[in-house]
Amino acid sequence: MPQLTEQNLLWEKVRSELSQVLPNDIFQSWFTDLECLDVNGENVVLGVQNAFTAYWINDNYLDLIAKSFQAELGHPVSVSISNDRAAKKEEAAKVEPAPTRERLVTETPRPRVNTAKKSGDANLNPRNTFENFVIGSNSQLAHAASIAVAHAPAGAYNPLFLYGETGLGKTHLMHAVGHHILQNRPDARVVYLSSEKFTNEFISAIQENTLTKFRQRYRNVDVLLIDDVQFLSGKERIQEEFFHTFNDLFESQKQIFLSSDRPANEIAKLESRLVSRFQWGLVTDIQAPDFETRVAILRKKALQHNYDISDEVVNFIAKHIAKNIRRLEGALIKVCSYSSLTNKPLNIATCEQLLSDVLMEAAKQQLNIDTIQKKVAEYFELRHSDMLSRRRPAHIAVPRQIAMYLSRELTKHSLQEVGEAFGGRDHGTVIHACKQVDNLVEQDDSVRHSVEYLKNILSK
Ligand SMILES: Nc1ncnc2c1ncn2[C@@H]1O[C@H](COP(=O)(O)OP(=O)(O)OP(=O)(O)O)[C@@H](O)[C@H]1O
Repeated sequence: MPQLTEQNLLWEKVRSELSQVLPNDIFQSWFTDLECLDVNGENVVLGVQNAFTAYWINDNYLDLIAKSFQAELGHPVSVSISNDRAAKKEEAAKVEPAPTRERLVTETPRPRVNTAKKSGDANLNPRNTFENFVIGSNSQLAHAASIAVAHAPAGAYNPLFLYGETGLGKTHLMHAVGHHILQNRPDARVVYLSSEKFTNEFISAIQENTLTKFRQRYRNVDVLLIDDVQFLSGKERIQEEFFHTFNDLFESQKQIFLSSDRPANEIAKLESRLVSRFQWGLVTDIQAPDFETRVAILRKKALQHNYDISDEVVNFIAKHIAKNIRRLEGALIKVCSYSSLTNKPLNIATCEQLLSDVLMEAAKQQLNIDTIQKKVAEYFELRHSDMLSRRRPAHIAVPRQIAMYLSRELTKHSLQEVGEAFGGRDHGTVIHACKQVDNLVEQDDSVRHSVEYLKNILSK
């Protein structure tokens, strides 16, 4: 079919252009399995193998891909990413359901580069080494504990339990420990996997009658690195299995290193015997890096990728993306890839434009309820205390509801947390407030105007 050939040819050209502007490891991780499903006038549909890749490409590389198509076609195009085929295949095979976008977002999206490049059976990303890890005051203890474990597996802290928010380097440190041990003892059996993968493999082992093999695999290792143990929450049979794996390893003096997005005792529906075992060794956390550490991380990454980037741009990114090193790195790659594709030097205006989504997301994370209450009170000429009080006259109640509504819209706080912050109200009150404001926004121009104005100034 000539049309198909044309489409394939076009796609090959675009791919080759992308391969030249993107670092090789990024290209290999995200673009090798990407297919061009349809080019129809100004609409291009690309297909990927799973929902996560769809999400990640959508979030980081869509502009770049669209620019490449535009360069070939001579007109702008709109690119969409579909994982329908993969999802259908998965459904047909009745495996685990493909993650939805919401699940991906809440389950802390992780670029698959962490596992795409394996170092032997251990499943370690070769870039996640101690040498590539920038130590800041946020990660000093976690780093020191990891070094101790790497130097004396099962002799220093066992287990080592590292917790912290997403994208702050937990996996990086686990892999670094694995690499270090393997360097000293190449025959050591080091295994890294997420608790989700452990779960899936356990389920397959039951289905395929291969439990003995599964147990041999995980109970005969020297070092077990298990990421994201919070996903064990509520899974009783997996917890039971993991409990025995843990005991076997611990009794044979093998190193266990666990990571989680929260302390063990805050993981809901985690058996208390596991909680207590997770706390037997050393528990340490990792925090968001300060500005200087963010700058140092960006410089190091720029050097690794061979990017020529000005201090001004590094400072801009470091200033605006504070809470997640993965996003920091994603932003760096995005602006540098764009600049190399278009051959234009980077300036702040271009960065603002390229990173608008990430900046908005970062602003959301930084904004807190207290600031929203103060701004809303100021706008309606009320006192901050009116936001917390139980007084009900409309000139106070409506602004208070607007502040609750904005707290839900612009921050990631739960209904309970928002309620708490407004003088200890319950989550039902917050739901009611949000509904009221939704209705008022539709029916009352002045409320709509106020809400839009406040949203605008608070998002800046
Ligand atoms: N201190 C650091 N120095 C250099 N790179 C870092 C540092 N911390 C994190 N990174 C990089 O940031 C990215 C995200 O880190 P990592 O995957 O280890 O996060 P995580 O805490 O395991 O996140 P999640 O909870 O989502 O699993 C990786 O590319 C990692 O190499």
